[in-house]
Amino acid sequence: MEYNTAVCRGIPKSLIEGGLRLENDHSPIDEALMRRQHDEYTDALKKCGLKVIELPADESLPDCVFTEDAAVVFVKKAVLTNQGHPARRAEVNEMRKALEQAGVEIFDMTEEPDSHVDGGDVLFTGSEIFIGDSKRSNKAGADFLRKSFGIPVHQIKVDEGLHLKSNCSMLGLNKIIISNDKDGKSMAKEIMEAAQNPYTFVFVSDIKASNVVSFNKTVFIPAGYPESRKIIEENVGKEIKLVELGNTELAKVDGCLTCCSILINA
Ligand SMILES: CN(C)C(=N)NCCC[C@H](N)C(=O)O
Ligand SMILES: [Zn+2]
Repeated sequence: MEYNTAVCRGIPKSLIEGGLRLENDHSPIDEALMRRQHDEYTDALKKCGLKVIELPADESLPDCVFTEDAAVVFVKKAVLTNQGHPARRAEVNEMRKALEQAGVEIFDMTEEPDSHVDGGDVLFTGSEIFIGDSKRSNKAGADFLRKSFGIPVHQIKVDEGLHLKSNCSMLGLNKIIISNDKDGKSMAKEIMEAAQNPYTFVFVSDIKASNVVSFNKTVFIPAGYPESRKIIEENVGKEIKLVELGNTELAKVDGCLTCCSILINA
């Protein structure tokens, strides 16, 4: 898919102690490395020709760097999400301003208190949406997306991971990269059963390598997974540029590469 703008956000110091973690693994975050890795990420977006809107960090919102969760954008429409975890719901306020500036039509899920979606649960294939039935996103949230966007939206069960896209993401047109563990295999089966289009699945052994950012003939992949990188190279066209990015520090609070941006055509 072609995009011209990315919406990112600064990292508050409060993420280090206050970032939500699925596991209570308390491996300490190296703040300098975390900030360097995030700068490399936003620089890479700019090098790919995207205008990067960098929203200000907010110390009262430790996870606000993960802009993907605060909105879902489909062509010129945006759903502002009512996130699953209460501590993250106010992230939508800054996001609303950015999307209003971008001139997209806004549907505000926060008006429906029982509907919940984190953008990390939303796999948009270009013609339909697969959304996690997860710790953070529910059926009412899926219904809101279907009503707002007017495209098919199918719920896919998420057991272990935080979000659907903790185990999969779009690698290219109708091509889904997915982890080859138990969860990834069951997600692939459910997606195939629900899909209205044929998709090819690229299975990788490293769960973290299943979350990539694919846009404008480029794919961002997480550094440190050479086997998965080889599989990705074998499954993308020669014209596709792979950009390896370090993500070790935000991964400690369950962040991955799609989390830190929303890609739009403003
Ligand atoms: C695809 N993924 C995983 C995401 N879009 N979001 C990651 C959010 C992590 C944050 N600490 C939290 O637990 O909300
Ligand atoms: Zn994520």
